[in-house]
Amino acid sequence: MVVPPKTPVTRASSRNKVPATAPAPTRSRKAQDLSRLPAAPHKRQNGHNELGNATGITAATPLGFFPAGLSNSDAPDRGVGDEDREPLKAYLRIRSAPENPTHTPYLTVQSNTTVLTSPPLQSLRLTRPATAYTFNGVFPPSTSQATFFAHVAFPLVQDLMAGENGLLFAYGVSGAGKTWTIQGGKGDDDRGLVWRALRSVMGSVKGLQGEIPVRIAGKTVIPDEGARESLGSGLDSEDCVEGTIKVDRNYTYSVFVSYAEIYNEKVFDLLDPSGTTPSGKRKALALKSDPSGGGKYIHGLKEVRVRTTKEAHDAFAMGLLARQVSGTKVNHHSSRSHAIFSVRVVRVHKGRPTDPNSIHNSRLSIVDLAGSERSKATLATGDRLKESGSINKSLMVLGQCMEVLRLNQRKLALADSHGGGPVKLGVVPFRHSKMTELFQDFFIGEGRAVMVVNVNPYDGGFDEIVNVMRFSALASQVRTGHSYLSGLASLAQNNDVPQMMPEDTDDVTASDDISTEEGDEAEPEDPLVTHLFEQLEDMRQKLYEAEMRCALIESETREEVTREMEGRMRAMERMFSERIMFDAEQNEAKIDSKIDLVNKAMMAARAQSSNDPDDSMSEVEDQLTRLDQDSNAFLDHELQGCLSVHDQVNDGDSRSGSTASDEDEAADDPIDDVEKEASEVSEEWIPSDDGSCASSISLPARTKAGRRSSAKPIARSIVPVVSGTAPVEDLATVPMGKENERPEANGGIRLSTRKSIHVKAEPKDESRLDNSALTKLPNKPMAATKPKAVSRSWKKSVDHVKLEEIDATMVIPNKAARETAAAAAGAGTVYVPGEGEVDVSKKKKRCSGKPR
Ligand SMILES: Nc1ncnc2c1ncn2[C@@H]1O[C@H](COP(=O)(O)OP(=O)(O)OP(=O)(O)O)[C@@H](O)[C@H]1O
Repeated sequence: MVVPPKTPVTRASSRNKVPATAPAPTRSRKAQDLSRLPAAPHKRQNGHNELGNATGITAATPLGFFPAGLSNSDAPDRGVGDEDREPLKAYLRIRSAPENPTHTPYLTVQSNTTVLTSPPLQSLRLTRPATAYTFNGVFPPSTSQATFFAHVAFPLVQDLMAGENGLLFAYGVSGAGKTWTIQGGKGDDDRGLVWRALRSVMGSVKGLQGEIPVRIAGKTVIPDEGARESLGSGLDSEDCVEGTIKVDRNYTYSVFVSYAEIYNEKVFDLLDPSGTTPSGKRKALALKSDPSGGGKYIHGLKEVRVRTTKEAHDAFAMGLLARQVSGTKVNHHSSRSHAIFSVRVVRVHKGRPTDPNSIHNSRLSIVDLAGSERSKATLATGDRLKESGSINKSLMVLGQCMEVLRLNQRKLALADSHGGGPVKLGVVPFRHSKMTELFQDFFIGEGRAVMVVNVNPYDGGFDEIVNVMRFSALASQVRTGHSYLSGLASLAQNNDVPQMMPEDTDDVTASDDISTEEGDEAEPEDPLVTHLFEQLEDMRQKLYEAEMRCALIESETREEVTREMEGRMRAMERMFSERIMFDAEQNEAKIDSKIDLVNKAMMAARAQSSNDPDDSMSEVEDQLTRLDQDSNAFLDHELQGCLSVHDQVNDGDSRSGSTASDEDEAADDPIDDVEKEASEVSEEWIPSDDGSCASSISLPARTKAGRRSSAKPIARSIVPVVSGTAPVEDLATVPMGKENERPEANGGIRLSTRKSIHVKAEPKDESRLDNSALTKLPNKPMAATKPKAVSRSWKKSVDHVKLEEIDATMVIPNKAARETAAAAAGAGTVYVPGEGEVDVSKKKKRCSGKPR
């Protein structure tokens, strides 16, 4: 593929910076440093899409350090500021599935720019809906390395050849595929971005390489020929033309590569195996500031001049050997450092080799960030834990920088839209980590930055992936700018670019093709200041490590508490559903037993009425009382509120019964809802099959309990009341269902489908029957009976039978008791039940003072 180079443009931003850690004063716009420059409108280039950021984001980002409330609406106003700025580009690459995936993927590709995250069941985010995240490009697992390079990295290589700085970094949790993306595999098809970028660069300058009459200030560069030979055997045979860029042939080109790593917040040169201390430890390099106001550079980092693709690949391979890699639980080859591979291209106009303006310099850095990781998941201890802490810290600082940059840009955009004026901007904490310190130039607009977000949807850490998504949403709102280097004259203040040597200097060509020179003379150091700075850095590092530990502990505690709460909620849910089931079963059993009770009562009433009208009532009373007692004893055991006691008052004049007690009890007894709902109670006498005047029953057409479950209506207790002169009548309130609608099932008593019912036994003396006895029984107020008290009195054991005199009213619950009462006391006595018998003392109370 051949793409014409871009026309370089003048750098748009100034370099009058203040230290990033300086306090943030309120100042006028002109005095603000680059990190506080306004956001710029988005500029489409190379066919890249406009960036749409993640939507629906409401919570914190990695390790909980990013702010809430980030959404599309928070994006800076894109209509303000420098035309050359555009949001950082974010590309999502999804790792392929493992052979035996243990998790269902929770990431769905919706389009080539959008993915949907659906939380797995075990996630803490149970209540969180699926969230859509938008990227500049989404690359599914099937994406080949070549395709990925062509879409993501090749535009940066084009920029590089055109003289623009670029930064590409891969971000993601451990094991997500960052190293695979940057470095790739062994086969040619599996080669990663660095290999392909080098091949493209070297292919582009093939035949156009020349000598450069410059030295690189501030850098130690280039091993001699022997050292280059020691870089290793060739991994790639010949220069490849694939991805070659058409460059301006009026220039000669020189390509340099460097490879550094930031390990435990220390910078090491991966291309300098000899860089060791006397104790045998690797020598850490310092970051130094450009005295003329530029960014930071790695002091002492070697830049190796490479002339062929093979040499370039060899240099990269040699660096890989020196990189810190260890096995963790989630990745057997986990990168424990941030690796920065840089390609520098210097071009000199053939016709004006000594003209400073004819020399251009640009750099592309490709960074394989170490993966954020949970110590729990990686099971890291000792050194690994320390590495993990420092990795997470630097990623945390990266996120903080992105956030402050975004806010600053937003504030400035807002201020601009309101006509300018002083703006108080936040301090970007670049210096809190080596990585952000080194790349602050890119984040403040000194080059295009591209972020590759790697995810492994088959990993168990859904929450980590969501955090990565949030980070990318945040980072992609930061605007970065172009940094075309038009010539050395305009870059005199940039210590990071080649400097012209005096014309008479032999050093220009002292070496075969590359000079090696330290360039730090311009930066004299005060040992005390250096020491203080080191101490300051040390303390800062400790502070942030402590903060990070706190944050980790906090997030773990939150996680634990949430998990515990969820567990409790589930247990409660289970308990309640079991209880509901149990209640339903109990209700059903209760209803069944009541129905049986009523049926038996009906049968007994019929049988007795045909033989001995006098005794029939007593027998019915006995049976019903016994059955009712058994039934209620059972129910009372399980459901305290389900005890039902029906009261009945037989007034000689009015002959009215009451169902008030039933309705009162309904407040405690769920089954009594049936009767409670039965607001209208009617009675009517319906002749039974044998022609006698049988019980009058009106049924609930369809009761609430019946609707709730398959519960059947229940038969309530039957309590006979004998007034001094009144005939004995048995009344039973019986809410019934369809089962009782068949007369034959109820001892020949026809049951209507009306609401609640009252069963009335055949009166001893029909002549005494009057219509008033058939009228609806009046309801009694709640105060008349207290279900709990009744329940307790119901259970109370009584060890003797006692008759007491009351006002001419005798309450006799069964035949035997009645006989005893008649023999012993006569009228006006009260029967007190023995153990296991029905307590009718409350009826005594009601009857007392109410002579009938
Ligand atoms: N797209 C892919 N195709 C095939 N294999 C892949 C792909 N992505 C990742 N892998 C494999 O997954 C494993 C882990 O990937 P890799 O080492 O790149 O993860 P990482 O994100 O760099 O992790 P860490 O941050 O711990 O270094 C490696 O064995 C790698 O070969």
